[in-house]
Amino acid sequence: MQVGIIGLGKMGFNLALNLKRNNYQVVAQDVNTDFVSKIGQEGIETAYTVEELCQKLTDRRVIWLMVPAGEIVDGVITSLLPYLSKNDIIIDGGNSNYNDSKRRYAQLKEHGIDFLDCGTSGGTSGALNGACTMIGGDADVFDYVAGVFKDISVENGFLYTGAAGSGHFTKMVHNGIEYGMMQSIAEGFEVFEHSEFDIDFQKTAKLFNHGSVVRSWLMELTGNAFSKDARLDGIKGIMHSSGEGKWTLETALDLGVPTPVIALSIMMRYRSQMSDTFSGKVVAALRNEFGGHAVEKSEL
Ligand SMILES: NC(=O)c1ccc[n+]([C@@H]2O[C@H](COP(=O)([O-])OP(=O)(O)OC[C@H]3O[C@@H](n4cnc5c(N)ncnc54)[C@H](O)[C@@H]3O)[C@@H](O)[C@H]2O)c1
Ligand SMILES: O=C(O)[C@H](O)[C@@H](O)[C@H](O)[C@H](O)COP(=O)(O)O
Repeated sequence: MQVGIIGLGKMGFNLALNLKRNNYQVVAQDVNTDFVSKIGQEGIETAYTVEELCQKLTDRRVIWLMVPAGEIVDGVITSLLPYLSKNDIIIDGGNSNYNDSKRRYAQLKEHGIDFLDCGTSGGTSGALNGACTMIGGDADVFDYVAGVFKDISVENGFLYTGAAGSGHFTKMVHNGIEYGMMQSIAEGFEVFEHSEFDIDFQKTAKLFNHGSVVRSWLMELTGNAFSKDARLDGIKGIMHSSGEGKWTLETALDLGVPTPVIALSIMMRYRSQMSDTFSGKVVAALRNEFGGHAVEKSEL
């Protein structure tokens, strides 16, 4: 079976190799021509434009998008449309907002193009060696390409989640959970860091992965990070985010569902991007106003 893949960054490149290893005839395209040449060196058929990609794929085309979420996905879909035929299938494997996926499903339906939204988890190693995929869209379209999801995922690592949007919705909530779990692990190690004991972080993370309640891949990655840099002195504690945690919180608020841990995890990420806070200044000033409590002066 042929699979076209658009977007050969951290995820798409590895996914293309995964597909090739599973005997798919992959045709790969990216706006970054260096990535296209590089994937070509791996023995994968390349395309430098979406037109060329579509020409190299026979009907019923299956095209997997692995590009940054947002307007880029809409741009790629628009650019593909003139070269597609009825019942071709577009799979968006990126971290798109599920509301965008519902909209794209409906828009593509009008053109007779099938659309599946696929939440893809497992990071870059998952993309290469076996991912976890959660897929929304029409059941018959899913059935047509179910083998692809089965082959690129770990054993039992793919699920048809239902109506259009539900794949990305499931991935969004997964990432909300991810935020909370990571924040919790981080806070535990911060307590260790400030304690009277000389805790070996790497050994402790490794220990926690042997029989403890909190054993997990994230704990394994925690151990890996400490094995490279025992106290993470080489990096700053600035935490960026791509949007999925925020969308989880927004959705929970719309549904009236309390998600305090996920909410605070997001707040901590935003806070980490500030060296000082205006709210801190206001509270310090107020304590000084009502109680004469000392404030720390900043350099003007
Ligand atoms: N990195 C991860 O661990 C991870 C895991 C799961 C899902 N995702 C999601 O997968 C998607 C891709 O992530 P990534 O980490 O590979 O990003 P990336 O930035 O490494 O790669 C994106 C690629 O898309 C290409 N691209 C951008 N615009 C394009 C266009 N118009 N046409 C063709 N190619 C275009 C870029 O050149 C780049 O090579 C994102 O939605 C991301 O959120 C990432
Ligand atoms: O399941 C996964 O493989 C990850 O969740 C993956 O999707 C990615 O690493 C996130 O995009 C990071 O999200 P933030 O940038 O929001 O932390």
